[in-house]
Amino acid sequence: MFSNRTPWSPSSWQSMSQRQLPHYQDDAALQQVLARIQSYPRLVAISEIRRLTSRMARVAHGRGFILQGGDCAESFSDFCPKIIRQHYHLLQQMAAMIGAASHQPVVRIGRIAGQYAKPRSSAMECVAGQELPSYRGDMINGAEFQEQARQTDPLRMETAYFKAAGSLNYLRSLNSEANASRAGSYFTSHEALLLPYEQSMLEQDAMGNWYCGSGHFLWIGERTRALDGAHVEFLRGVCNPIGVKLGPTVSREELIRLIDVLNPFNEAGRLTLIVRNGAAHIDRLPKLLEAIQLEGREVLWMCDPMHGNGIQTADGIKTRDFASIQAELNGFLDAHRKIGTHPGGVHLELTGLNVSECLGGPSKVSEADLATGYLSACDPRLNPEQAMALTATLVNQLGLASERATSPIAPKAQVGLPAVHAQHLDWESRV
Ligand SMILES: O=C[C@H](O)[C@H](O)COP(=O)(O)O
Ligand SMILES: C=C(OP(=O)(O)O)C(=O)O
Repeated sequence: MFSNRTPWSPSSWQSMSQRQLPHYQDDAALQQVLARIQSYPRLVAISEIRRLTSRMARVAHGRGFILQGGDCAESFSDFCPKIIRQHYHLLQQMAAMIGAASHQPVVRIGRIAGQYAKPRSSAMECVAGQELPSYRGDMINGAEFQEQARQTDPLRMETAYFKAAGSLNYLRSLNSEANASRAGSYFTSHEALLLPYEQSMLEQDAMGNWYCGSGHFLWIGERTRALDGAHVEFLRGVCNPIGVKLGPTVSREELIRLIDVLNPFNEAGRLTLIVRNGAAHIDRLPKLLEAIQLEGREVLWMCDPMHGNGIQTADGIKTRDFASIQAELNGFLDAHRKIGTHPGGVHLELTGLNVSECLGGPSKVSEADLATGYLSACDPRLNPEQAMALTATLVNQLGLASERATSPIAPKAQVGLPAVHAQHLDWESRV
């Protein structure tokens, strides 16, 4: 079960095969920025990271649920109180509903305060005959389709650091306000894609263990989870709870090797497997669940029903159909029911803004609506109404809904905590 790799070091990823990492023209400028970031305070504390690991361990053992969500690509221009507050309140409402229905703790993890780097399918983007490098997230280059904006700029990493710090500060204040009525803990996460930045955020505890202080929970994407790759190498050495995205092509053998490397001591809470098969391939999940259960591996299973369900309209707009998202979530829950394993959480791209980026849902967002309410810099997000409707599906499907929690809370009425909150909070006060 144990991995027999060569010793890990903060820079050992640099000699592994590198995918999705940008090239910087001016290495001296890059090194200066990284040195400055390395000298700054870490964004999250080791004690907070450890607390999240222990909560995730409980969830892995069937006690609780993880609600992870936020933007596809967090943008520098969305760094404002209203957008952060609406994100926070949406997750709070969803968690309250799940917690009330399940009588289980719900751990909230925002895809925020660091979700600034994106893997892309293609290195170049072509618009009206002009080809430019693809947008890779605000900490790497700019979203505008202009030559200058699409150049990589290391200074963007420092901007990302400060915007993440400001977002975290505001999230902490929102959470401490909410905790006056006992909302529990809130954690942050992002894809650990831009490894030079992540390396500069490392910190050691008194026993010499390494933690990555850029966020509480970090994950490896579907495009960068190669066993011989730099991203797997980097994250295997940090003690944060980590996730790995799994698309429909992952084999049982490949997954077991990944678990060997990422969770060699078989610790609960350490590793989350985030399944993103797409509705059409979710039927492959039961075999995988069975195999990992038979092997006795301590993992937390989470469903990302977004990333395997991308489609494009005839006009080339990236979208997702709410019905496919719902179908994949249902398939995920069915698979766990069949095998007897615990469906530990959901991972969603969503926003507290009233966008129209995903099709369908209660308001039946149409292709024509995409032209008027599409703000995402990368992939389409659920709006609050769609997010709450999906939460209702989840609650009903878990078969845990109490009568008072079976219908979604209307998004407009979400400002205060719903009455159902008390049960959820009760657990948080005990941890
Ligand atoms: O969020 C996930 C990926 O970064 C995104 O789906 C990539 O999109 P692309 O296929 O348009 O590059
Ligand atoms: C890129 C992402 O997902 P995936 O790696 O599953 O495609 C993401 O969650 O932003």
